[in-house]
Amino acid sequence: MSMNAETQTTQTNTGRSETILSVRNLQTAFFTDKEVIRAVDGISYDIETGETVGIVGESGSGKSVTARSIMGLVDSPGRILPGSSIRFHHLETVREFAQRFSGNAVDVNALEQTHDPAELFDRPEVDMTPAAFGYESPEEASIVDFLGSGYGESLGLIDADDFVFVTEGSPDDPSRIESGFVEITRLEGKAQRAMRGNKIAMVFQDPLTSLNPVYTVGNQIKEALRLHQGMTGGEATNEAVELLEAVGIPDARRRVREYPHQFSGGMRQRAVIAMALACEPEVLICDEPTTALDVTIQAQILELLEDLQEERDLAIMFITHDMGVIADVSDRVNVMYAGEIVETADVETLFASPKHPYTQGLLESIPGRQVGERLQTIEGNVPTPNEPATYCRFAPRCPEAFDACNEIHPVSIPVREGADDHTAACLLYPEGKSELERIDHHTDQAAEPSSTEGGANEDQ
Ligand SMILES: Nc1ncnc2c1ncn2[C@@H]1O[C@H](COP(=O)(O)OP(=O)(O)OP(=O)(O)O)[C@@H](O)[C@H]1O
Ligand code: NI
Repeated sequence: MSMNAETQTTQTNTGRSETILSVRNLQTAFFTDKEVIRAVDGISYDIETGETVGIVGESGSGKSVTARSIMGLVDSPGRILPGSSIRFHHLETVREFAQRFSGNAVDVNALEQTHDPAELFDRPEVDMTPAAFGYESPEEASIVDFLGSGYGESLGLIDADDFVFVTEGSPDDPSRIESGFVEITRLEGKAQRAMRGNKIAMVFQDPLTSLNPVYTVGNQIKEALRLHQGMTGGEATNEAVELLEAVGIPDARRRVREYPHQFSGGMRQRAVIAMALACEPEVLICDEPTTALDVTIQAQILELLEDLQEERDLAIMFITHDMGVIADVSDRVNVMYAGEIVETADVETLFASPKHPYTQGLLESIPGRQVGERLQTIEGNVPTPNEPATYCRFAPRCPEAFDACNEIHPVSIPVREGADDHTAACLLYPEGKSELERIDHHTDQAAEPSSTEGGANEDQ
């Protein structure tokens, strides 16, 4: 991972890696006539500059809804629920947004001088406990925890339309801001468009969803260049050709004048990637970008993404149901099941030592990895998460389930003491403890507010 001054984002002076996107307690639900589908049910993870975070799980586990939540593309009757937070930590963007949307920027230090975070708990109108933020006592909380996420507003800390939070520097002097974040869940209108397809771009499974059949590939890339970089005319044409070359399309000067139907599937997906890059995104979300392609072409596209990542220091979130692909592309992996992240680890650890029975099941279904000669698959399907998780949603399919699994909701915890980078949401962990001790671990931390209750969703 290489870093230059521009991509040095935020918060740490300690030399730790730079988080560009942090997802906290993300809950996205679809309010249908019949039921509330908790498609994404309280997930948290980070993406760092220059790294690929994989999201893997069977069909219906909530991968695409996670991606669409980050993009601000959740369709009605879906909503991101209060208590959810998606933070974009990118200094240049914070400065740019503080400049363009100066009325929506908040100075966090000023808030800290007027409000004591400890006093913000214990308000009957705000259903919130220290545990909701992962703390044991109110004193550990900071004002930053309450921002975005709907809580800041209900506590009167910020206004309904605030979304730029400046943690070092003053919003009145954007060029001198030193750190902060944009709260993506609060964006709409112009600010939403300045983020979506711009700072964060997405590549979908089917390239034809992103390409218009009646315009040439070149014109579509030029349109993206015009919108996002204000580039037109010959300059834009040259840049479009360069982008097509950068994504490995041969004879780009000729092909820039062709229509999508004149491209093969693999070439179309390359063109879509070129279009995404035209916006110079910091984060690229890929939702099954190679699933429709044959294996050779798939390998080429994955290699292309890797090269682009290295050149541009891109953060990539890569979604697939294919464990083989995940092993290939990811630095870190989040395994999703029925709206929840059930295991997370760096890719080597996850494949060498999978802990959640669901991850183990997924791995046994990779040809060549199973014990014995039969390819194992996990029997049954992902359930629709249409009620609050008060039990383990995988238990009905789990070969290791025991009675408690039907009564206690496992929380994400380190698989053993000290293994902070490898967590699982399973009552079998932490390792090396008695069943009673393990259950204690999961019930102690489970005292979170369940904000899907009662349909109190004034957000969005
Ligand atoms: N517009 C919608 N209305 C109602 N429910 C929806 C809608 N979109 C998604 N869902 C539900 O949300 C859940 C998660 O769907 P999602 O598309 O995120 O799964 P996925 O992991 O991406 O699966 P796949 O591998 O099939 O793409 C599913 O139960 C799905 O039925
Ligand atoms: Ni999907």
